[in-house]
Amino acid sequence: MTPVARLQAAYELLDNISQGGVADAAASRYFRDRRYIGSKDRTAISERFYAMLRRLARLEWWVNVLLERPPEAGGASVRHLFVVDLLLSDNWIPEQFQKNFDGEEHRPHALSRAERTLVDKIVELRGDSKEPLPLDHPEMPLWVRMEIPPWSEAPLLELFEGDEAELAALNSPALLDLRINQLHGTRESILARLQFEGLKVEAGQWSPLAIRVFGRPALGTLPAFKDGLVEIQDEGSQLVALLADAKPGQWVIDYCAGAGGKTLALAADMNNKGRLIASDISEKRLERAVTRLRRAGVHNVERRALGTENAGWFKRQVGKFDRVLVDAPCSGTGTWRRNPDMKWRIGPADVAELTVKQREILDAAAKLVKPGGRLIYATCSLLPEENEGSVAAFLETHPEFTVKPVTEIWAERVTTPCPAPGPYLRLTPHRHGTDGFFTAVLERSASAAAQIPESPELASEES
Ligand SMILES: C[S@@+](CC[C@H](N)C(=O)[O-])C[C@H]1O[C@@H](n2cnc3c(N)ncnc32)[C@H](O)[C@@H]1O
Repeated sequence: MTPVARLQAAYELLDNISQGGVADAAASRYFRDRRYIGSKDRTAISERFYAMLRRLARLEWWVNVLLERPPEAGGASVRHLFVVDLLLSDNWIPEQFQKNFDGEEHRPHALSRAERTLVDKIVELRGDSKEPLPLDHPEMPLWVRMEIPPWSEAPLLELFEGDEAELAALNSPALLDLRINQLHGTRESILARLQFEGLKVEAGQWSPLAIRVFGRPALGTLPAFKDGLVEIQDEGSQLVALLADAKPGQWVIDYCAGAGGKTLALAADMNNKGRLIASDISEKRLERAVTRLRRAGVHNVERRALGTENAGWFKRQVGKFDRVLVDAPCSGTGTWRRNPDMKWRIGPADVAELTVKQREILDAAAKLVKPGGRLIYATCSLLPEENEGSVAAFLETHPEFTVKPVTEIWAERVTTPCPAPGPYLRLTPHRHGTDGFFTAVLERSASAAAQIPESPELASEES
């Protein structure tokens, strides 16, 4: 492909998701429908597409200012963003637009009058300088500069005590982390194997199971990956699973298991011994865990979708589990760096709805915990209302549970220096280099008899 055809493809992808589509899904569909696009072109197009997603608010601000609209009005056309991106990020000059924007196959169509205005105004602002104009402008409000939704600026700034570096980290690309599968070796042996297979890797900083990978290797084709020695899992997610402190022989349920990211880690911690249930409201998501479990050599996992089919089964499990992990549906604030499109699809009303759901799920899942057992609540959100807020609401109505400080479990289970003062764990991309995660461990009193609920399963729609 020519460079301009790649740029046009990235623009088309951005246009595809402008009505609310999801970036990852749109990119997969785009390339599936165009199998003629080779791997180098695919990489270049994806990189450009995701880079544009990371500067969307700033590009929109520029378009509005240049077209003399209110700068924070939103609503800029994707083509306008594309044109301004070429001017600011690639320092394009008018001749390049004339040469490349001609509407021929795989090339952008000619500039409209408004687009020519954008070009002229940027050229005027550049003056005699050959340098590109900086994308950031001192008059941009903080949320625009930081590429976060306006509603999230106040709660995040308060949480991070005004530290803008924390906000900036929410828009920086994430590195690739692997979790070693203890069923197949130690971190040292697996690190050596990965190096032998040509990867640039190093041990992770916090999780004793983590390996950080540099570059963008095709993991799917790597023998170590195919043999189940490693699983792709952010270091923060690994730490959540470790804090669940699942042990061989225990009864453990991963209540919101999804495609089994944490189930796999729990199974390895249990050394395939004991009973491990993966449940979720979505049967489809649970299905996606099957191949991963098989590849990892895990065989103590039972999948149970929440719903009428398993309602009787869940009723019979009340008060039986040593560990109940609730990795709750949430705003995903902590993973915005991975999904730069996600933040623009979520608003305060969604967050409020999610907190209600989190509290309902906690209520239902708590019934499964046996006396002396633990309920582990985790989210990949940074927002206090989804974290401390949901835990406080739960504790108010469940006096039989007390908080077990994560520092205690960490000292025994994780062993690296604990980055949190406790009682909860909050990880952030800036401070810890992980996705943002929150974990609280709640222990049921050993003497409290388990309540018998009318119906322990939840049938609310999935998020
Ligand atoms: C954060 S994701 C889980 C990710 C997964 N634990 C992992 O590590 O890969 C949250 C999950 O909660 C599930 N969920 C949504 N509503 C639920 C409910 N009422 N009960 C149980 N699970 C629910 C969603 O289907 C989703 O898979």
